[in-house]
Amino acid sequence: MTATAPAAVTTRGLTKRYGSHTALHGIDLDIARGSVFGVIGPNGAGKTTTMRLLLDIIRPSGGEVRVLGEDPRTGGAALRRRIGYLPGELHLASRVRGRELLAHYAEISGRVRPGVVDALAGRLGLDLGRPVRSLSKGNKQKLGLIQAFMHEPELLVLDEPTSGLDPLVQQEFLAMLREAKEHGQTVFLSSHVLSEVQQAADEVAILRAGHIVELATVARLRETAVRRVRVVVGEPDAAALRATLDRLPGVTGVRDVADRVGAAAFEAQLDAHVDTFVKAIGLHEVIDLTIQEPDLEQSVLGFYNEAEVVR
Ligand SMILES: Nc1ncnc2c1ncn2[C@@H]1O[C@H](COP(=O)(O)OP(=O)(O)OP(=O)(O)O)[C@@H](O)[C@H]1O
Repeated sequence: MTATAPAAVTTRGLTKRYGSHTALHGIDLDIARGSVFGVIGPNGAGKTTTMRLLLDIIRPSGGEVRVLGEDPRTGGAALRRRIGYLPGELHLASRVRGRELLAHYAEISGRVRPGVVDALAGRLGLDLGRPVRSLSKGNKQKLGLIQAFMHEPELLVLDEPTSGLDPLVQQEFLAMLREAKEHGQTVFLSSHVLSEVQQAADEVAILRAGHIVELATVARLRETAVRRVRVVVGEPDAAALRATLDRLPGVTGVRDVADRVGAAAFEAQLDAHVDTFVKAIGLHEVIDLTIQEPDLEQSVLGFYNEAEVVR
């Protein structure tokens, strides 16, 4: 036995081709045990493909995968029981009631502690007595989440878990993620938008067209993200401030906005260079300064829109 447990998920050069189309171009991932790892990306980026490869629902065209130290191709039912999986598309057309369906899943996933299903249903606000085919999209999603969480697996693989959930239920789900992490479980989740993952994830991979275009901690994304700034100076200092803003690195879109009589205000976008900005602004007679919370969503859209990755 080694002193440290293996990473929850490791991939090296993971590649998936569908005919002539390459959905994943050799991605490398390391997801530490006990962490929450988010993968975000636009439609068709390869998020679902990555997750299905981890679950051995599909097989790689190349590269290596280890899940909880095992090869998913040979891990079989024993490995599967250590994982909770929420698929991106749930097909729940059955006449059976939620409780019966979960009992059926429990035969596959292994032991579920008494009370856990009811506790999860209570938290998410799901009536387990209704036939699953009569449930709304959001309520089906809750059922999917319960089946992923109920056996308290070592690894949770959640494909767009908040899809269809209202904001209150999303908050409850985020609390469930925090608790999972506190209990040492590992979470790998996907989303289209960062706002969902930034509250919960330690690390985020941005996937686009089968390539990881950015891999960073949420803290690091925040540091490099675009912020809106607003500076107000006395009228006599306006031209000098404008000249400073125009030459500062990381400052773009400077515009003159109306302010009270005798003062001039400028708004701009600032990326990363906060220290340089504050020091340069400090040379002027500043009446007011606002630096907004960074807009991570906008930064991520920048990654989505970057020129095609060439390999
Ligand atoms: N069974 C398949 N046969 C052929 N191509 C496929 C298949 N499954 C996925 N693809 C293609 O692989 C690429 C990645 O798809 P994938 O479903 O992994 O993306 P995604 O990031 O999960 O997207 P979304 O956000 O829309 O769910 C897409 O171009 C998709 O069309």
